[in-house]
Amino acid sequence: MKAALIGNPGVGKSLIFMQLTGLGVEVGNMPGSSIELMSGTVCVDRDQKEWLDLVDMPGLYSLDGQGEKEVLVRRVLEEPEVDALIVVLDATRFERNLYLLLQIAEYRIPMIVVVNLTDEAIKEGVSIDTDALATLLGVPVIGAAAALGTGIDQIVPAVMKSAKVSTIEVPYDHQVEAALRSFQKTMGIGRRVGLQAMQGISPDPEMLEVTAMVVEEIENRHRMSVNQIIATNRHNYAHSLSGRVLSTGTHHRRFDLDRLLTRQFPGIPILVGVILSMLLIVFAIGARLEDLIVWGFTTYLMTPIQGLVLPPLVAQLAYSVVLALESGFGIAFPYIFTFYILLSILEDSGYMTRAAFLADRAMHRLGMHGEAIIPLVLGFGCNVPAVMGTRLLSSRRERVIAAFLITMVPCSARTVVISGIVAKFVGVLPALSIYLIVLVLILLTGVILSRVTPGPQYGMILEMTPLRRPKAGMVLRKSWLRIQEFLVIAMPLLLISSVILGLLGFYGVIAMFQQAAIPISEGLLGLPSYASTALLFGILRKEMAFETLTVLAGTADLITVMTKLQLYIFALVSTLFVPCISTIAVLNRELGAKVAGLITVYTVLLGLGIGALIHLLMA
Ligand SMILES: Nc1nc2c(ncn2[C@@H]2O[C@H](COP(=O)(O)OP(=O)(O)OP(=O)(O)O)[C@@H](O)[C@H]2O)c(=O)[nH]1
Ligand SMILES: [Mg+2]
Repeated sequence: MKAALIGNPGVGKSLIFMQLTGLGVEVGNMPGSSIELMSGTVCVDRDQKEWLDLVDMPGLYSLDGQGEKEVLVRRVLEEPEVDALIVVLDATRFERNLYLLLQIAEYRIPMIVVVNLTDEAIKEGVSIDTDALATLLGVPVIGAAAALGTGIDQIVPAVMKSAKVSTIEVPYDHQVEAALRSFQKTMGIGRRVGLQAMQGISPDPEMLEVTAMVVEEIENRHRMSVNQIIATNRHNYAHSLSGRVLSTGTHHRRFDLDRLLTRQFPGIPILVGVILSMLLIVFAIGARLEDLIVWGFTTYLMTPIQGLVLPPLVAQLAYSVVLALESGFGIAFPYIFTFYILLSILEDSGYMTRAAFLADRAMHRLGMHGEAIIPLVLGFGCNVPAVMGTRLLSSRRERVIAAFLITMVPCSARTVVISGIVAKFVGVLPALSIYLIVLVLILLTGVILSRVTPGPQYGMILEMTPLRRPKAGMVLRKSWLRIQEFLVIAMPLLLISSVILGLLGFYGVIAMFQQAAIPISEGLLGLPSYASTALLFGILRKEMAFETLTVLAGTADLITVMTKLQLYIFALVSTLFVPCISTIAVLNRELGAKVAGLITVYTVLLGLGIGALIHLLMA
C-alpha cells in the first residue's frame, strides 16, 4: 500500500514523514523546505510483513498552475499506485489550508486528514473541532502536534483501516456547474478533469479546445476569468467550513517581536548584525576545531606515513589520499558543520522568512522576489543545495539570475579560504572586506542581469512562518543530514581528484601548467607562480586552494613566504574564480550547459579582473 503526504508548505509533512519512517529529510521553518519527492517505508505489522510506502511531497498552496511543484504533485495524484493521501493541515492557518484540501478532495482518492500544529494553535487561542470536521468531510481527522509527537501514532492505523474518499464538494458558480454537467454528458469526463480543463490544465488538446469555448462564454458574462470564479468559490466554501469547526478564544499577544524584525528600522540593522555575527562565530569556532583536527591528522597519519620508506609513486598516492581526507575532515568539516548549525537555527526559528520579507524590495531591483534570498543565504553554506533550492522560484528568469548570484556567494568552503588565509594572517577587517567586495559585485551583477535577462516577473506569496524556539535535536539532526550530503558528494570527488592531481604533479604536468600560467599568476596578479596551481586545485573544492597553497609554499605559516597583499589577492581571486566542480555539475543539471558555461566564464573573468585591479591599485 502506498500513501502520500500532501499539504501547504511548512505544515509539518516532512517532520511527520521523518517520525513515521525514521528517515532523515529536510525539515525547515520556511517555505519550500522540500522540493523533491522523498519516499520511505513504515512497518505496519512485523508478523504479517505488512508495509506502507510513504511519499513526502513538496508543499503547495494550490494544485492549479504550471509551477514545477504543482506539476510534480499532480502527477503523483494521477498515479494509480497511490492508495491513500494524508492531508496535513496547519491549525493556525486553517482556512487557507482548507482551500487546498477542497482541491485535493476533487481527486477522489481515499484520504485521512491530520490537523497539525495544534500546540501553536492553542497558544493563539484557536481550537478546531476534529469530530465535526470528520463529519463534514466524511473522512478520519486526527489532531496532532508533530513537534511534540502527539497524534502521530494514530496516522498509520487510520490510513490502513479507515481512509475514505471525501464526500465534500465545492458548490461552484451555477454556470460552471452547468458546464461541468455538460462535459460529463457529452465527453464522459469527471468533475476534477473538467474543472482543470476549464483552467487550461489538460494533456488533451481536443478537450482544451471544447472547454475554451465554454470558458469564453462564462468569462464574457461574469467579466471575470474562470480561474478567478473557481478560486472565489473555493475560498468562500473554505471560509464557511472553517467557521463551522474553528473557534477562537481571547488570546493575549505578548511583546511583538515581529514588528521589530520586519520593519526597515530596526529590522535591517538586526539583519546585518545577524549575518555578521554568524560569520564571526564560524571564523572563531571553525578555526579552533580546524587546529584540533589538523593536529590530529598530522600527528597520527601524516608524520607516520612520511616516516615510512615507500616507493616514490606509492608514497605520492598515499600522500594524496591523506591530504584529501585531511582537507575534507580537517579543514572543510569544522567550518561547514558550524555554519550548518547556525543556518538550521535561523531556519527553524522562522527568522529566514523575516529576512526574505525585508529583502523583498532590494531583491526586486535584482529582478527577483524576496523569497530568492532563501537560496542565496543557503549559498553561504554550500552552493550545491542552494542552486537546487532555486526550484522554489517561480520562473526560469528568476532561477537563472539566482543561480548566477548564488555561485558568487562565498560558501563555507570559501569561508575556509578567507578565514584561514586572510582572517588569520592579514586581519579580521580585511577578511570582512572580501565579503563586502563580493556583496557589491553580487548586487551589480544582479542589477545588470535583471536588465538583460528576458522573461516575465511574477507576483510573490511569501509565507510568514511563525517565530519559534528552535529545538536542539532537530537542529543537530538537520545539520548532520546536510553534512552527510557533503561527505557523500564531496569526499569521493576530493579523493579522486587529489589522486589525479598528485599523479599529474608526479609526472611533471603541473610544473608545465604552472610555467605556462606565469603571465597570469605573476604578471597579472603579482602572486608566486605556484599560486596558479593552488587556484586550479580550488576548482575541485574551494578550500583546496588554501590547502594546496600551504603544501606548495612548503609551510603552513604562509605569512613567511607571501606578503599580506599577496595573501589577500589570492583569497579574493579564489573566492570569485569559478564555482567548484560540484556546483558546475548541478548548474548543468538544473539550468543547462549554456547557463553553467556562462557562469563559469563570467566568474573566471571577474576573479582575474578584480584581482588584477587590486594588484594594480595597491602594489
Ligand atoms: N510547534 C510545532 N512545530 C511544528 C509542528 N510540526 C512541524 N513543526 C515545525 O514546522 C516547521 C516546518 O516543518 P516541515 O516538516 O519542514 O514542513 P513541510 O510541510 O515538510 O514543509 P515544506 O517541505 O516546505 O512543504 C519545522 O520547523 C517543524 O519543526 C508542530 O506540530 N508544532
Ligand atoms: Mg517538507
